[in-house]
Amino acid sequence: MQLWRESLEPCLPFSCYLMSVASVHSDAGKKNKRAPLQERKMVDRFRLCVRGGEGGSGCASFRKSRHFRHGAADGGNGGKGGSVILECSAAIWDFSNLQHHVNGNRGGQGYSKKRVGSGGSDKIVQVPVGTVVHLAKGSIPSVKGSLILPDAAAWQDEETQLKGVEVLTTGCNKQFQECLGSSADAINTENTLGTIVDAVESHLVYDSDGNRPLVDEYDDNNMLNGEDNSGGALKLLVASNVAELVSPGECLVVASGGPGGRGNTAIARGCGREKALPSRECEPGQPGSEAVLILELKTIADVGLVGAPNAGKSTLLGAISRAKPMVGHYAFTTLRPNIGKVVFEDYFALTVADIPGLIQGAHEDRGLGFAFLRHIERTKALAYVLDLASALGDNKGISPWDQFDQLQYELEKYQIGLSNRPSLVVANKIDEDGAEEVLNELRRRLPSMQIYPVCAVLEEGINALKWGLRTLVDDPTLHATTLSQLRM
Ligand SMILES: Nc1nc2c(ncn2[C@@H]2O[C@H](COP(=O)(O)OP(=O)(O)OP(=O)(O)O)[C@@H](O)[C@H]2O)c(=O)[nH]1
Repeated sequence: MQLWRESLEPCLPFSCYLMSVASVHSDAGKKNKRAPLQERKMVDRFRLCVRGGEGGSGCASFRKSRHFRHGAADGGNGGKGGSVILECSAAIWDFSNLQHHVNGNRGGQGYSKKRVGSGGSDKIVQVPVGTVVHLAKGSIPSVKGSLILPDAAAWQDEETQLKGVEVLTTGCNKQFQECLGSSADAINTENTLGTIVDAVESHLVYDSDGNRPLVDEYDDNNMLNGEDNSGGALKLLVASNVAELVSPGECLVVASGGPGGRGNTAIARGCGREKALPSRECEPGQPGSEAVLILELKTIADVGLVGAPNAGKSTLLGAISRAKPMVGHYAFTTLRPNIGKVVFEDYFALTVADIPGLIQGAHEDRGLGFAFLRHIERTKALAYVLDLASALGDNKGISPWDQFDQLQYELEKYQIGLSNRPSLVVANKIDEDGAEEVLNELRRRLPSMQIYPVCAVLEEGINALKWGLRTLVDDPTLHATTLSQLRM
């Protein structure tokens, strides 16, 4: 290899030489290779520190002419610093490609002949659809693009800041709006670090269900689980759900650039004595705003698969879509949510989310699944995956109807009303001996539920299930159930 390279190097163009060197290096250092997509961990929580670019300094310059023998001020203002903008993109899957610190670019300085400095370029951070923004530190961000504020540059004037507060409050629930409304003065006059946290802290705010405080205590250690290792073991006070990015193209200005400093022309004009007394002073640019955000991904799938560990959810996802989640004969093979797309012949498509299995007491932090329920919070429908074989023969599991009860209980504990979402039951492992009888019993006990017997491994009953899911998503009212309806 060495000989070949040496003999080729002199006659290869430089770019080819670089490519050959790169390939040699990549072969040697296999550790640096990126893991294939299905093996990579999904990063669904991320701490992001953002800072707007500093404004450029103003310029002090004088133009001498026949009429202004002492020179007239002609220094231009500095340019505005660049902002940091979150952009919602359908091409991004999670936060694994983000950097923890993002700063807007500095504005250019002003020039003579009253020329204004160039504006610093904005930094666009692309985030996945379904990103929820929590504010750990900093001022409330403004909204841009497809939402209400037309122009990010308008951030600077006070009036727009006020609008920004109104816009954002519409995205929050009622109590949070009231809280912000009453604290709006504080937010606008003192647009500094910690303002929003102080504002929210002074009101004990709870969400519309009354059971989850909107100001959460985030333990940084929780965020260090493999994805975020930039901080210490601090307890952060977080203003929850400050904004949500739910459709591609939506933008949110999270840190605005500082205004540029005034040049001596503007300062002299300010005095109203430009000709008489040209100013020799100019101003430095202002720093941009800063914020520490916690980004949380709440996946927006059409259908959520819920089930006990080992019920066969991942196998099922692989059978109905082209997703390739990890499957194992042990509980908790699934450690992170998987998303699959079910495509029909007429190109109708629906997305299905598979989350780690839920066990009894999940709401008391047992198992893994409870932490991931936020990924099915926004699904239109649920599919309960029940294991028909879990209590058969020597298996020491629980019966499918008890699995169903447990799942509903845990869902209700997570969010009141979640278990009433349009749903169907997938009775998996119908291939096992004795599963038919269990299925009949299940049908008897859950008469109002649509039950689809399938064998996920052999892909039997999959087509009927796919159409069942489609009907559910197309017209959810068909199969909406309540807990009272379910019980015999
Ligand atoms: N006999 C039979 N076994 C199945 C079927 N579907 C899945 N399994 C097996 O059940 C075991 C668990 O399957 P998974 O798809 O990993 O189950 P899961 O619900 O995703 O499990 P967690 O990751 O723990 O949540 C694997 O050994 C599968 O081969 C089925 O239809 N019939």
